[in-house]
Amino acid sequence: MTNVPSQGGSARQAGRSGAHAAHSRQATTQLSASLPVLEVDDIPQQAGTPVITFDHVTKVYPAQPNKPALNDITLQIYAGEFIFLVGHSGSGKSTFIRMLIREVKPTQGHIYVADEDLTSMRNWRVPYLRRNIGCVFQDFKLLPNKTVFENVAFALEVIGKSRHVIKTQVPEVLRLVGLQDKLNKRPDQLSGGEQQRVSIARAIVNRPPLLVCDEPTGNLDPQTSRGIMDLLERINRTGTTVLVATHDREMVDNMRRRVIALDRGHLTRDQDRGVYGFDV
Ligand SMILES: Nc1ncnc2c1ncn2[C@@H]1O[C@H](COP(=O)(O)OP(=O)(O)OP(=O)(O)O)[C@@H](O)[C@H]1O
Repeated sequence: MTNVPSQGGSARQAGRSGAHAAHSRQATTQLSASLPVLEVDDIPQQAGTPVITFDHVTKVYPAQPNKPALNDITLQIYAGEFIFLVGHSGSGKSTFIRMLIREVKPTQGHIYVADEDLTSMRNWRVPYLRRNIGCVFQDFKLLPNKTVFENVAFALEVIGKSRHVIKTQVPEVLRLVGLQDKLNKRPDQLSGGEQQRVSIARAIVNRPPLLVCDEPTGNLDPQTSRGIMDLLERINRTGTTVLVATHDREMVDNMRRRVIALDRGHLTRDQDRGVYGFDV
């Protein structure tokens, strides 16, 4: 068996198609206004307007003109969801994420984030889009000569936050990720799991409504990975929408969250409380 059938997918797409038609530009402001606070409470999942809409999105890289990296993808993601993006190597997961942060543009179709069409978004607006999307990567991407505090503070400095905000929010977020005792350590003095916690803290310190993680546990052992996923679940419970691209079968099968599966650029499954579902 290569895939679990896609009952969940068609139901989702049929029920929610056309939802972005009612969007207005005003919603970008609403997105910023509704930033979640960093309190770990059980907040029920929200429905309503999608945070992300892929509308018949195809991406063809010039180097591979006959092999679309993504092929006619249509889906919606709603505020407060926790989603796994799964698929074999080369199935298009990173391309999906890179398009969300407007690192690459679709060849065809439209992507809306909080009602703003990324296809027609002016370049000067891209940094504002990225303020609303926290990103976590497999290789942490920490600044090696800065301390834990400075790495996280830097994310606020570059968007012009005041010293007062930095002094308040950085320790708060480092407490949330369990690193309150490591503020003055440099990355090379931390374990892999701790470094990933720093990168998660950096991604959420500005309280973005959306957190996107590309293989966040790819470099970590199973127990440390579990801790990172627990943290991502806690962040999700604050109301943050969390999207995780992963190869971690055990994690996906244990957590039973929405699963979006890609196979050679095609959306093959979109399943609530899904499983990993590919043969290794
Ligand atoms: N910059 C690029 N130029 C040309 N082709 C690319 C580029 N980036 C990705 N591709 C191709 O697009 C397809 C999808 O790649 P992508 O990196 O999105 O997959 P992935 O699922 O993230 O893979 P992995 O799990 O290995 O990270 C692959 O065939 C890949 O070779």
